[in-house]
Amino acid sequence: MAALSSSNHCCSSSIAYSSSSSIGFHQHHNFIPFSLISPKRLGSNNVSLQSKCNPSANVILMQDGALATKMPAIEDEAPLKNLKEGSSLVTPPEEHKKSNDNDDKSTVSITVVGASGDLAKKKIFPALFALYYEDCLPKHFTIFGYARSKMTDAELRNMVRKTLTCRIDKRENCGEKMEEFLSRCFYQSGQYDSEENFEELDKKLKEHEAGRVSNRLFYLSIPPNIFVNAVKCATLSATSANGWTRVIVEKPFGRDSESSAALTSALKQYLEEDQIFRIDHYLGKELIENLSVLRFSNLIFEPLWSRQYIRNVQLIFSEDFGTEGRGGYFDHYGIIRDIMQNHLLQILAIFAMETPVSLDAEDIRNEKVKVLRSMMPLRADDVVIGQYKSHTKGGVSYPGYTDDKTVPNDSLTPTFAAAALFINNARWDGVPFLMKAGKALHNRRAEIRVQFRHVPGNLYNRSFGTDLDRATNELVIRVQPDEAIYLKINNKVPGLGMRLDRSNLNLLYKARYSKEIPCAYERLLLDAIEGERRLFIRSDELDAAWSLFTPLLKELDEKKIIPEYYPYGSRGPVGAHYLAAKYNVKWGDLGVEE
Ligand SMILES: NC(=O)C1=CN([C@@H]2O[C@H](COP(=O)(O)OP(=O)(O)OC[C@H]3O[C@@H](n4cnc5c(N)ncnc54)[C@H](OP(=O)(O)O)[C@@H]3O)[C@@H](O)[C@H]2O)C=CC1
Ligand SMILES: O=C1O[C@H](COP(=O)(O)O)[C@@H](O)[C@H](O)[C@H]1O
Repeated sequence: MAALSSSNHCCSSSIAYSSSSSIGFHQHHNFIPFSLISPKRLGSNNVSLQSKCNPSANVILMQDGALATKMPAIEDEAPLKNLKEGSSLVTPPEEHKKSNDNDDKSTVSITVVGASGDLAKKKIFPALFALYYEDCLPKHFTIFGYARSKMTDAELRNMVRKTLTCRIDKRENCGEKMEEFLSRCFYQSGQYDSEENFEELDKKLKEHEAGRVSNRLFYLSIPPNIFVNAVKCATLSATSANGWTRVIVEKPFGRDSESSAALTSALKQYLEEDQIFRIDHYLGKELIENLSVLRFSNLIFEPLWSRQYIRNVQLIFSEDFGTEGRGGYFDHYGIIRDIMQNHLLQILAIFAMETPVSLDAEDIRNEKVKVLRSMMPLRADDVVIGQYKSHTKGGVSYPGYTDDKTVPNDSLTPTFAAAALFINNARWDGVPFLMKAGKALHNRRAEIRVQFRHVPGNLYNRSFGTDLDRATNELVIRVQPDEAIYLKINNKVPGLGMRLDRSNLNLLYKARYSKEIPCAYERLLLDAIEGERRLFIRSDELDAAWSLFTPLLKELDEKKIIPEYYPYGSRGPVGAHYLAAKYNVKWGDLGVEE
């Protein structure tokens, strides 16, 4: 039976959205196209899916929530020319026919390697179901679970069924959709280093492909030490004979520059770079996708996006739970590798990059690499590390990090870190980019805070008192929870006097948009199926990212630096404030909850 949930978070939960939701192909709405997608985006290798499924394939501009229609790719220029203002832009019938023909001739098989594991259950199967539910998967698709555990197809389906939820507004056919989806899920048990076992998988895949063009996506949802074996066997024994073969690789991509380079070169023995989809699920989050839109499609932001107006940028990640259940993995990596070197650094790169030549994956990734290569490696002086310790509050006792049975008692692994990074280029010279990431803190949050400079010669200085910091503007992009973008401004308090206060211009997503926000994994899986690489990490990006962190990580390990201990559920070590103060910065997340 369908599980129902009222959260607007994705994959394993869902939200009610009103039947008047405006997303779709409503022919009566106006449209304003504002960008053309590179023709490469819809290369012949790609599976043609309905445009509603992949926003990156169809840049559209909605105004007042009422506009939504397909932005044609360059291939579709002819229909674009014929459009009059106010008319609707829909795929012409012959285009539909073309894609239907393609749909009939090809098939996509998605193999979740490590299907019995935590990530597969928590994120991958629910995301695949959500895509199916939204009619975003190709007509002919098959999902295979692959792992060592012994399971029948029926057992896999039972396991997956428990993880699926339904959209509340469509629940009347949810159970049906779920069963349809499950009927296309199969299981193959096998070792990760057995070519024979992958050959058995290959045989079964072929049966399902039934002579159609075979496109195969392997999602490596397994521990990193077996990535290469699995890739070797999958490519040698179960690669597609006449279509594409792609592999999604989960992080961690190594522990430092050397191990990451070794992983890349091992993978490249079996795969071309463009077959490797290195996933960083933060890049699939809605607000991170929106970051470039905010910057590059609004005149008011991009001119301010530099050292001239921005005083500092803060990238903040916090979780209100510890390493529960993942201590074994975590202790080998720590928070810097788990969150900063990938999720936060990726956000930084998108935030700080120059305008790309186009929205094409390579153009965007080129700009990201340039930013990363313009940065100075992190210095130990610019980092504070912490580890949570047990704490009792309201009679409830919360465990310390080393209380986890899978963590050594004397572990020095940081569960918290704060760092100051700098970009050595004309745009960002001298601007501190502060990062803060921690587990077992007082809340769960991910946000970007942009603190602007003071207004020079401000006429209203008197109203602010001596603390000018209180009067500076701050733009907050709250990635989660309660996705929002808000700008703190100074405003006159209504009345006869002249009193100013700080107010928010607030775009709270749940108030503005009724449509459920898709899970990052949905977007990324769909992109991988479509061959869209924009949100995946290229190997040179990865090298550049590791170069920034490797010297510091080595120093922390070699010198056995002791972390500052902080109580479970607190705001983290005080050292983070000293670090910020060194650059004349105050963390923006210290005030009242916004
Ligand atoms: N879980 C999460 O929230 C996140 C996970 N990741 C990454 O995703 C990948 C999968 O994570 P997760 O699902 O948590 O991993 P799991 O530890 O749950 O492992 C997945 C599956 O791999 C098999 N497996 C586990 N350990 C070994 C081993 N030592 N040797 C061979 N096979 C093993 C098991 O299947 P079987 O025994 O049936 O073969 C297991 O069900 C990892 O790379 C992880 O770093 C990334 C972000 C978040
Ligand atoms: O990659 C990881 O991310 C999760 C946090 O992801 P979110 O989407 O729930 O914010 C984190 O808990 C985990 O340690 C890390 O490996």
